[in-house]
Amino acid sequence: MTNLEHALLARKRAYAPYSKFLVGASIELKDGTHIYGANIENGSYGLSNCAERSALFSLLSQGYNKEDIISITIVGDTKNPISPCGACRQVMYELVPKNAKIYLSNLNGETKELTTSELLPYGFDLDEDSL
Ligand SMILES: O=c1ccn([C@H]2C[C@H](O)[C@@H](CO)O2)c(=O)[nH]1
Ligand SMILES: [Zn+2]
Repeated sequence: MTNLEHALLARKRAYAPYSKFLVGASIELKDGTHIYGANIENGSYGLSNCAERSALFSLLSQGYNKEDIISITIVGDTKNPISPCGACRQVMYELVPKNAKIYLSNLNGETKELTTSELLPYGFDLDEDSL
């Protein structure tokens, strides 16, 4: 199964009764594992969590880290490949290695391949810009 197929399975787990916009993400790991994330919304809208952040928080919660990542695929029902929000770009910038591929997809299978720095030029990095 491709990582996009895994992301489509993750998307089925989305809880998005407010926006009705379902998003799935899957992180492909070197050991063959796929870590899923889906967007989880809340009636207090600002508490909602995006699919890619859910997947990355799950990755760390399950004892993995950025060095285990090969790629991430994010998929939603968009005309063009899905575009992650600013918050997720910053979280990916910190938790995904510079050389890992991020695949943005839609339900037609159209895909864009980017890195974290391409998604977030001049991103904030505590390791580089120490306080
Ligand atoms: O890359 C994206 C873009 C949007 N969303 C979610 C947030 C919210 O639940 C819904 C509508 O913005 O889609 C994601 O999970 N990932
Ligand atoms: Zn987001």
